[in-house]
Amino acid sequence: MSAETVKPAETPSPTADLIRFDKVTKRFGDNTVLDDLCFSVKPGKHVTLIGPSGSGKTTILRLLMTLMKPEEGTIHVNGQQLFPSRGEKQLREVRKNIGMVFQQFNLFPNMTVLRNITEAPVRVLGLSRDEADERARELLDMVGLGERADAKPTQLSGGQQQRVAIARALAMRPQVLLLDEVTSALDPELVAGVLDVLRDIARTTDITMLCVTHEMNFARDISDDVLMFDAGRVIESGPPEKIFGDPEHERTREFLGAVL
Ligand SMILES: Nc1ncnc2c1ncn2[C@@H]1O[C@H](COP(=O)(O)OP(=O)(O)OP(=O)(O)O)[C@@H](O)[C@H]1O
Repeated sequence: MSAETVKPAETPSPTADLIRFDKVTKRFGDNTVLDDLCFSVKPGKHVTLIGPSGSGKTTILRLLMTLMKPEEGTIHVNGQQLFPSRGEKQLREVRKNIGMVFQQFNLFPNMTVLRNITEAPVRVLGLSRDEADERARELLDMVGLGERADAKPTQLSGGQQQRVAIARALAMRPQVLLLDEVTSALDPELVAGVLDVLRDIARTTDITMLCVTHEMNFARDISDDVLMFDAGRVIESGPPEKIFGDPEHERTREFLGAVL
């Protein structure tokens, strides 16, 4: 098999890992940001990464988006090897399964809301314009913006723009949704609307979520598992009631004491 051959995506069984990090190390110069990191996420689960600033949480999401690569270790998504890379073609196939919403919404300012959402499904997935429009309108209803399909992003509030960005990520029908501090750039009064939309998505879809957030109540509400990071390692993990209610590790208690 050539390095460029794409292995068929395996439909994950409920017991298989959808995301798997094995002994992953990521360094920037002599700064070791992820240190022999191992963790996995099962299909359909909602997992939240918490921990102090600089502990490597965003780096994990950026690795999954193939925006950077690790120095050591292996990363698998849906049974396909992402790193060490098996070639551009396989990376592209794996990336199609992954949607990400960033702190900044990054919408195209000259396109309508509808067009922002349909652009990638038409270009990357080859959907017809009608199919893509229909899917986009369903998603706009889901994020509470059914009436704003023809607006331009600048006519919307930051919270509304972020909800469009969520709809845009979902329009690719990814198996995994990565959320990187999606409310951090919003005015405080707009945060709740975005988090409510994400709570709905967590409750009503079977999408797998990997979420970096400083919103601890939100993490408590949506998470099946919470992973506490410190210095590039998971120092403690478990269901939210355990991590927030009865943490074992001193560093976790200190961190939660500072943010709650
Ligand atoms: N492209 C880069 N070049 C050099 N250093 C980087 C780069 N990206 C991240 N880092 C460093 O890696 C470390 C981990 O950053 P990361 O953004 O993953 O942390 P984080 O846990 O998400 O923090 P925060 O909660 O503040 O967002 C930091 O020390 C950061 O300065």
